[in-house]
Amino acid sequence: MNLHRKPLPVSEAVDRVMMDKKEGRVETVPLENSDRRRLAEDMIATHAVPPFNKSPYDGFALRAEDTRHLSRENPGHFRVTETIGAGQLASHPVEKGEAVRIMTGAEIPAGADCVAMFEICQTYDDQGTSYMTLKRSMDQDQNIIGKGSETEEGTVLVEAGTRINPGVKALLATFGYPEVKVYQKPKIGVFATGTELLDVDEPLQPGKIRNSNAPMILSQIERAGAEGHFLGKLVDDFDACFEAVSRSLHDYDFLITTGGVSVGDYDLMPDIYEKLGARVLFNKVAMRPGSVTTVAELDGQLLYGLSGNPSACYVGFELFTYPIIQRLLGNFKPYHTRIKATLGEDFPKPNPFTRFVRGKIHYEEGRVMVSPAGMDKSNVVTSLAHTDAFLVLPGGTRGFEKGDAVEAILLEDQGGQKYFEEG
Ligand SMILES: Nc1nc2c(c(=O)[nH]1)N[C@H]1C(S)=C(S)[C@@H](COP(=O)(O)OP(=O)(O)OC[C@H]3O[C@@H](n4cnc5c(N)ncnc54)[C@H](O)[C@@H]3O)O[C@H]1N2
Ligand code: MOO
Ligand SMILES: [Mg+2]
Repeated sequence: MNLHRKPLPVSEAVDRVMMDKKEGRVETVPLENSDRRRLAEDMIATHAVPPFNKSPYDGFALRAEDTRHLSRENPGHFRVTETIGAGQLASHPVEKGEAVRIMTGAEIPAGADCVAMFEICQTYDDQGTSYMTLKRSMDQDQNIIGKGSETEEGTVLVEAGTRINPGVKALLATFGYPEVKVYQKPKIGVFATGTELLDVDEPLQPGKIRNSNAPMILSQIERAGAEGHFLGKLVDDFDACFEAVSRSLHDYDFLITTGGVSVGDYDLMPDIYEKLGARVLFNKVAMRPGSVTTVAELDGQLLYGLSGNPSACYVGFELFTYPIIQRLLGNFKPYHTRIKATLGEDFPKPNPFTRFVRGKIHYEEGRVMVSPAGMDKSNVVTSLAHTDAFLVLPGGTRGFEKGDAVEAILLEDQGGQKYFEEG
């Protein structure tokens, strides 16, 4: 067992993971199942919007020319030739002295070049013919939504890599995409190692704890937009762990194990990487928690050895697994958004290494505040339930006070950023 590991700066460890050259795969999914997926191609307007000149109001379509000089004292009388609702077309062009009763969304009839709202018109019948009276002049194009006034055919509206949200879905429907090309969700296998682990539905037993890391990681995978597969718990037995890991390795884009990466007698992952012939990218990172996070590579496959300690495991995933998932999803901003925030509580502990305190964002008089989400220990699970950010405290600092300017990494923000430390 090598007890002397060289800690790598966090950003360097992130870079090593992101050297992985795997490309995202593309698949076609029905529009209705496309929420939160990422577009694999730019979305281009397949036609102008609106595709025809249309009325924004319920009213009368007529010729502006016929309304010139109209006033309260000099009203104009127009023969109403027909009525058209949205989806209906006028049967003939509007001629001099005529008006078409038109509803919101209907195509402007040929000949007409303005719409007068019902509210400014009076109507009457005379010998079986309908008329409309108008007491003011109208401008050409007044109350007409012009063809292509929103967007022209061929415009790139949403770039590949964008996450599909309700608005993107509206566009896909507008432009006639019953199916959409999206990036496939990376498939990630998850093992939980540790003889002490019980299943969620088992009663507690002396010396044992329930496996909380696997459900947590699967949920982190889901939140990141990928597909997690729980491959089971493994007792701390070298042959069993080696066999399970080597068997599953090639069925997934990445394999995550939790536990067994430190220097204990039953921390088997380092020896498993060695026997597999995997290249260890790093096995110690200058950070807290998650310093023991290990990533190895075998035949172009990344093996994540996340810590067994729940908080360390959580942090290791968000720093090193999340961005590579985003890359495979075509997200051109693969890193979590990092912002400047105000510390909401004193944090007196010194920070020999960069500390990623599990934090919670709130807003106070327009300021973004971040406070620790609970106990700040690697082995703690309870604070994770309140975590939506990491408070980043640089290595070599000490004694942060309420009100200090700090950085926060947002875990639930969809914006993202291109570079790890941009912010
Ligand atoms: N002599 C040293 N001891 C330790 C060091 C060190 O540098 N020298 N590093 C410490 C740090 S830092 C961490 S973090 C932990 C990492 O431990 P491992 O990744 O090897 O994980 P385990 O030993 O398997 O378990 C640690 C802890 O986590 C619990 N655990 C494990 N799996 C789960 C799970 N699926 N769900 C919930 N909890 C889990 C386990 O029971 C242990 O309590 O090592 C320190 N030691
Ligand atoms: O890897 Mo440990 O999480 O620094 O506590
Ligand atoms: Mg251990």
